[in-house]
Amino acid sequence: MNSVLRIALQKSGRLSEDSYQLFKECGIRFDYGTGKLKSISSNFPAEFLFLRDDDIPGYVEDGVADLGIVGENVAVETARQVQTIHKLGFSKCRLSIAIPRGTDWAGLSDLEGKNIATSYPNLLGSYLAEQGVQATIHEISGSVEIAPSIGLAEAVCDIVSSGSTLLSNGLKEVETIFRSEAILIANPQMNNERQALTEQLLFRIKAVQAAKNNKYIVLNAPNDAIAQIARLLPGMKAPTVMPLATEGWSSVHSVINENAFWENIEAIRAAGAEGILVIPIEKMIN
Ligand SMILES: Nc1ncnc2c1ncn2[C@@H]1O[C@H](COP(=O)(O)OP(=O)(O)OP(=O)(O)O)[C@@H](O)[C@H]1O
Ligand SMILES: O=P(O)(O)OC[C@H]1O[C@H](OP(=O)(O)OP(=O)(O)O)[C@H](O)[C@@H]1O
Ligand SMILES: [Mg+2]
Repeated sequence: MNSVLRIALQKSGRLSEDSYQLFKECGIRFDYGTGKLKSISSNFPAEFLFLRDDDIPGYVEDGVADLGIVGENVAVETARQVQTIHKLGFSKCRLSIAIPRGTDWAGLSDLEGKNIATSYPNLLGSYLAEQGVQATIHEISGSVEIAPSIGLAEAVCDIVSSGSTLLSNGLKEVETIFRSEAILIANPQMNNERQALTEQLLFRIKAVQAAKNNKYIVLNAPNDAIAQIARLLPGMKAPTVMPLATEGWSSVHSVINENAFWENIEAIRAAGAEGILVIPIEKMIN
């Protein structure tokens, strides 16, 4: 096999650090941040291209890159023929309509006949059409939140995460039109070799994600509580139960989903568990 996967990542921005970190956790090494716009991995058949995020869906559609990481918002806005193959769980944000804080808001019909500034004319246009609202969309490529204060528009439609950019520009969020996170997109016409490499990469990504969502749990319990605790901690197949040096006690080892841990911990303690340790997992393969 001598194919090399070409993977497009955002050069520098809200997706970059988490994208680089993901490949690091997948054990795929490459240099970045040196001003180079291309980098070959030293231990996986992949070449990385560092690009503006808006350009990534187009490169993936054209097959210049086989895979790319972008926000769902950009993938939908650019409407390119690419396949979403995995959600990555980072760069979570929403696309929202916001208006000056002092303005009353009775609902979307308040936007009728108004001007809305956005970098997402397609997403906003479809949303307004669905909702039956007629407004004028002004496309601008950045610093959208400034638009109302310079008289360019009465409202904006832009990315919101903490809400601090809206706050510092005197705006309030009134309607969320789209929720987004980083996704892995692929060229749908990849050859078999590249598809096989993509499968290998996905296998690693899923192992890293599963490890993040789960914890290794170790506890001590009296033997007569083991059956009940095992029901609360089924693990990947079944918990490991080992005798302690103290007569009548065992150590229980299992894997638990992070959310289930907080839901079940009181019941686990009430069943008699003591000395509970919760340990991060580095990789998890089912
Ligand atoms: N504040 C935020 N919190 C979380 N995710 C965000 C935030 N802002 C943007 N994103 C997500 O990250 C993506 C990239 O955002 P960024 O602001 O880096 O884009 P950009 O300025 O267009 O970058 P580029 O220079 O590559 O064109 C967005 O499309 C969105 O999916
Ligand atoms: O709700 P918040 O947490 O304030 O985040 C929202 C802001 O983050 C993004 O911009 P970014 O800071 O990435 O700068 P950019 O406009 O240069 O892309 C986005 O365009 C918003 O302006
Ligand atoms: Mg961009």
